[in-house]
Amino acid sequence: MCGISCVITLKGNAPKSNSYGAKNLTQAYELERALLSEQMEGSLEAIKHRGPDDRGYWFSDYNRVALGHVRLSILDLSPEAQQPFHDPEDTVHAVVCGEFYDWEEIREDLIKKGYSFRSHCDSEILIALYQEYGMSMMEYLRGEFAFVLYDSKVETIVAARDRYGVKPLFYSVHDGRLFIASEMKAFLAFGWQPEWDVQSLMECGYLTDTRTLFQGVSRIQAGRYLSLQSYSTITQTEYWNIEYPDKVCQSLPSYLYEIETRSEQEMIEGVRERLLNAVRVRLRADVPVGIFLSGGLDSSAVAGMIKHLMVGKGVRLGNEGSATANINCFSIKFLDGPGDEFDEEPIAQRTAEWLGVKKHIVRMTEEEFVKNYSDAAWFCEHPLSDLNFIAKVALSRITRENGVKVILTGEGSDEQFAGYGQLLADFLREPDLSWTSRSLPRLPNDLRLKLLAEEEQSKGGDQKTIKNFRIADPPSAAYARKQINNVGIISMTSLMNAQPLLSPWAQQEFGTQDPRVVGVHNLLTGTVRKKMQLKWHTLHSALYIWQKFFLQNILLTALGDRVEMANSIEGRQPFLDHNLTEYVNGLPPSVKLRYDPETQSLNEKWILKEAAKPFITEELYNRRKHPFSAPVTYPVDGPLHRYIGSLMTKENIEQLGFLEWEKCKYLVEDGFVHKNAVEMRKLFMISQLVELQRRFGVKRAEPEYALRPNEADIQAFQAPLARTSSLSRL
Ligand SMILES: Nc1ncnc2c1ncn2[C@@H]1O[C@H](COP(=O)(O)OP(=O)(O)OP(=O)(O)O)[C@@H](O)[C@H]1O
Ligand SMILES: NC(=O)CC[C@H](N)C(=O)O
Repeated sequence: MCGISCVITLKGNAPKSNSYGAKNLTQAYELERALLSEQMEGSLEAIKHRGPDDRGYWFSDYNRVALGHVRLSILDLSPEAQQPFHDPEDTVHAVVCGEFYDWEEIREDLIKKGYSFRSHCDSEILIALYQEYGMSMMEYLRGEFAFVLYDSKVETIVAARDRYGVKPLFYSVHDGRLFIASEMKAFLAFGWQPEWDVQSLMECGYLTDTRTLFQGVSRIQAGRYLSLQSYSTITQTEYWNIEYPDKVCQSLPSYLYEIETRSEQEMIEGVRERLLNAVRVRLRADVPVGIFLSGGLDSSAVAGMIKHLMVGKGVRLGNEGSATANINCFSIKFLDGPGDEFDEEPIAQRTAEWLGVKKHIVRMTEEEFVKNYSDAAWFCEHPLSDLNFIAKVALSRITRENGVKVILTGEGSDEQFAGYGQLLADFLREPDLSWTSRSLPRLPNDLRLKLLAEEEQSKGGDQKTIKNFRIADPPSAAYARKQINNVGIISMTSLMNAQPLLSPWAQQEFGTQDPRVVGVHNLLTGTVRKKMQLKWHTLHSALYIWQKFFLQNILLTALGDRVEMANSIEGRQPFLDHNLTEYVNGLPPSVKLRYDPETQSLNEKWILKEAAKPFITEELYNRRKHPFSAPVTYPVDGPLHRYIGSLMTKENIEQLGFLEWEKCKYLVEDGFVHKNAVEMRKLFMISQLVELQRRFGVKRAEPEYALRPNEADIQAFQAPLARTSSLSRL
């Protein structure tokens, strides 16, 4: 994908005739332009990994708006497709990151309506679409994208992200200017000084709402666009959201609700057809396309479908000349870890052999983790309690080394089809009353309640793998749980909880909020909470939260865009195609988690397994999901122990400003020597914060009260005030 960096001078901040040491206003604008060019170059340089093929920027008259772009050329590699794009009258300008599918049909349609195009790049359709449909153009956009568009006639900036938030977009107001960019590091060249947002860190705001790790920097949320009107008013508008059908209440007369009438077979075919289409449109590129292949169902289904489309339907894969060309798959192999439970590579190998595709492996030794550790933190811009994201940085590197520029992944499937173990309890909380088909075995109510009780009791696993990671809710979470009809996801925010390690002042200022309560409050609007309480089945409510929280802010960032783009690889996610997801959202919960009367258990992602059956091995059809996780514990005196130990020093911890060294100093021993997985996860997080501090030059966090003026300053300040007020009394 590409990279975007834009700056808009807000109303009231235009240069004066003596700004920048100028003699007059004309010179002030000239000097400002020279400075802005230099800053823009620096900013684009910071995100050049997102677009190493081309670079361009455009400034409006009086430097009011600056749009910058680095390009990873995917469709139409000619200079004609260089960005920013402009309309023929030079009034609308845009920079785009990502892919718009169906672009050829849209382009044809727009040509018939009188628009012309200079390139054969999908991004170019944006301006014409905007001119034709205004903001309802969002309806026409299908794919993974982010863009900034400027309409000078109506003095409006629009900055939008795709429906699921695959492509990032951050913004910040600083010194009278609005910055918008694909990654926060792009702001540094404009003079932004990062400061920790400790509140956001402690409340996990950087994972649940619009906040980031840094004060004053926000994210545009998935399915929304930011507008800046008349260079002064910023608003965010939702253009799309996830919806689920009404769970039906059988106590109502049937004319008051809709009962599911489709057969299972119809639904299976419905999923298959839409997934095949979502994969097919994602194979179109003028560069080589490959797959990130794991040992799981999702990427294997994508790989199998690609093979089917190429061999069976003659569809071309990227710029491959023939439909029989090699399919390149890339897989991670974990080595030096405590065992096979994390390594899916042997299964991926069997899938690759079955499909007859070419497989490349990155071997994740401890040395490989250390080699990529600092860069991974820098690219991701937030810490993670698992090292799986570092493996993905290494994976994208070997992908690039093998000449592949675009990869398809299986990300987003678990959040549509119910792939996580934690979702079993949420499915069992309510009966699924939407279904009357005789072919579907209904889960008897007493068995449902028994299974639910068992699931609830299994809380508090060993926290070694994410698979088993569950935490009993403290009483403060009850309030949050009540508002979301008791679904369980918010406990996951505790994974990042570092409150017990705060220094006393930070504990006082930031250590009081329960991230679960804040998360529910900030993540979900009142309308959505009402739907969770009254309309949606509990499985669907949980899936909504997984998508808005875990998928958007962890999986698609630290395990998606950021780690792919670290090595200039474009990731495409067929499971996040809204034509598919809207269909899947409308299916009954019982076909996602299917009850098997023989084993008296639930089979996750059942409908997907059935839809993908012709394209996957029997092994995968019968396999339970294993979340993608790197080993958590590592040997004493090994490369990771030494490296993380070197980051976890008193000096580094104190430089962060908000953590207490005395509370942190045992973590290395607890994690590496005593193999405590919970402490190890904290260690990963904190050592990454240390890396971020260093690479971003983040200011040390200081207590609020230390910033207040001392007594002498206050008296000096009050003296003239006292005189004025006594005068005014006369
Ligand atoms: N070990 C791996 N090697 C290469 N890519 C991987 C690996 N693990 C995960 N991925 C990529 O990340 C995506 C998301 O991982 P995830 O575990 O959710 O899906 P999956 O492994 O394909 O299927 P399942 O959810 O059934 O395990 C995968 O579809 C794949 O594209
Ligand atoms: N890398 C991208 O974001 C690609 C943008 C656009 N689709 C192009 O091919 O240029």
